[in-house]
Amino acid sequence: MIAAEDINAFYGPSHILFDLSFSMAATERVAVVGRNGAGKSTLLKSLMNAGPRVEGKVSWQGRSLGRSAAYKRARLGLQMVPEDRRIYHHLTVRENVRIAGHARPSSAPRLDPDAVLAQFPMLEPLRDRMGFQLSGGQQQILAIARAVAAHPTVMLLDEPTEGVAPAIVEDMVGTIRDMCDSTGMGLLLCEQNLWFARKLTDRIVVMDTGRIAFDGTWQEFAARPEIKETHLAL
Ligand SMILES: Nc1ncnc2c1ncn2[C@@H]1O[C@H](COP(=O)(O)OP(=O)(O)OP(=O)(O)O)[C@@H](O)[C@H]1O
Repeated sequence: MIAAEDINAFYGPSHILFDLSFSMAATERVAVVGRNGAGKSTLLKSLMNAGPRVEGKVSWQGRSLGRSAAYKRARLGLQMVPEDRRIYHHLTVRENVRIAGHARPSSAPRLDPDAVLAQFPMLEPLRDRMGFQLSGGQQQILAIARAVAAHPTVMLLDEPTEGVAPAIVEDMVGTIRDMCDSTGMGLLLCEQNLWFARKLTDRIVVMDTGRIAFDGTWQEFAARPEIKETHLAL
């Protein structure tokens, strides 16, 4: 289980998350939705200690993470794929995946990069292509494949559909779902695309101005149309 208890997050003097509590089981699939600037990415980054200053307790598998650095959290099984898709542009697809394996927990076996790539039909034929030669959607999938190579227990995925063509977004649903099914990993997905989020998760957390406005199943969300009207309508 990953849990944040009453956390407050700040960028310099800007207070972004307010007394926020959130938890999910390591096998759950949860979507975090909300308008631009609601604090979705800041929640993910706060769980990873990857940017904002965080006050309050974040714990993983029942143990406080204290102020541990993001790379140490990755070695414990938490892998974030940030919005800006960090890949190595001057390495091939295969090399990108191979290098990412170094971030895996010490107890996890090294995964063969080709076996990782076999889970991503869109990338497999591109394994010898350089990062900079990929489209935005292909780069996004490569960023996800790199996270898989690090053997996560939970993947924190930040807006994977942003700037990606609709046909590729549809392909991504199957790819990410198969990946979660085959590895058993949990998924915490920040997303503006409700259709995509609904396809991949069982639970929805709605954020508004740094707070959680709703947390429940998609059925519960559908039964409360005012939540969407108040917190998600533009
Ligand atoms: N590095 C930063 N320094 C200062 N303020 C920041 C920084 N990153 C984000 N913010 C601010 O924090 C608030 C929450 O941003 P965040 O990126 O968490 O929102 P979001 O819900 O993920 O939005 P989006 O869907 O647009 O990515 C916004 O007001 C944003 O301007």
